[in-house]
Amino acid sequence: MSWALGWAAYRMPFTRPVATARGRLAFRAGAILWLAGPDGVRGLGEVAPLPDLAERELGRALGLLEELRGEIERGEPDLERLLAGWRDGMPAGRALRAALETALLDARARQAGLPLARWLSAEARTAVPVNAVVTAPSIEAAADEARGAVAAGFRTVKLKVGVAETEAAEVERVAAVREAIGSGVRLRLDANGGWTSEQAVRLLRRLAVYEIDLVEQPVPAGDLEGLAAVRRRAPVAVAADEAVTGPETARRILELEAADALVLKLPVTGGIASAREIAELAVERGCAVIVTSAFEAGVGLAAALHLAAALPGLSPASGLATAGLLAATLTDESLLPRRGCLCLPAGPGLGVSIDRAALDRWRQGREGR
Ligand SMILES: O=C(O)CCC(=O)c1ccccc1C(=O)O
Ligand SMILES: [Mg+2]
Repeated sequence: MSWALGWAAYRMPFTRPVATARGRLAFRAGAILWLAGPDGVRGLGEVAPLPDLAERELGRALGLLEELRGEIERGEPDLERLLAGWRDGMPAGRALRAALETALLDARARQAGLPLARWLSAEARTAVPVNAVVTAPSIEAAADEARGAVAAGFRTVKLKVGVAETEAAEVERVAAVREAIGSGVRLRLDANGGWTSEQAVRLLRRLAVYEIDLVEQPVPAGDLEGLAAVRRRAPVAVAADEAVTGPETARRILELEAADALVLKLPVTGGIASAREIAELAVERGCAVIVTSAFEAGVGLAAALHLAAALPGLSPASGLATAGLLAATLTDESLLPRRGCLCLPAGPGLGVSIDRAALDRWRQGREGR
């Protein structure tokens, strides 16, 4: 007997304005994918290219999926072979690879009767500490959001930067957030590639007094030399995020000593196996790893949560407190954090099931069967 494959694309609004250095995000586009194996076992995955490119890259990923359907339905998909050539080069290929791999792993862990994290590692945790993400553009609203996060029990707050009109306003916004959260809470910044290397060094020298834990992707993803320069010259730890597109780029970043931490996003690394390989490389070199969502719905978010729970010695908070940012998770599980921690769902595999009514509500355009 053969495998069956289906998917449904979705498009839904964010619940509050998400301001990033790459512009304002209003909608999240992606697709939920399901695989059914010969013995009745099923697995879920999510195709969720980074939100600012999602609509275009999703179309590409689903086009590729359409082409691969016949081959996938003939037997257990050999991901390496199916996506050869797409694996590292194309954002759509990596996002699709992550989705197919997630569905296969979900199916296997369900068959074994274990939560995916536990199936991946005997030492897996059952909950992970997570950071709040502050996305409000204005100074006052950002400070309010940060204050609310601390009141809700978060011990790490991440602020999107590269958002203000001037450098003075940027500094004022960070100062206001530090003031709002007090001195005991960790503060992370994320510039989403919005600064030049010179600008990042200049700003970070001014921002260091606000006790910044680290800054994610201060310069564009392609500028690894610039990233290394920021790390050498600025008094703030640096994390590579959008730059971490697979073990090859991770190796280059580590060789250049360009980062103190690597951020792992499943649609960017191309899935869990690749993310774990990167984590191993990083830890060997004394570089931290941080697992975050890419603002996926519940299936992709659960996959990232299982990865985070399975990684040994992951210490910084994970960027997984994002379920509430989207109109729906499309799953029966809410995946909302409590007191700064996110618990793994209890069931086997990913531990999530599709909320049919929600999927019908947000379903959009292309679908496969
Ligand atoms: O890290 C977090 O707390 C949330 C995830 C996040 O910020 C994010 C979500 C989608 C795309 C990019 C990013 C990012 O970290 O840059
Ligand atoms: Mg980031």
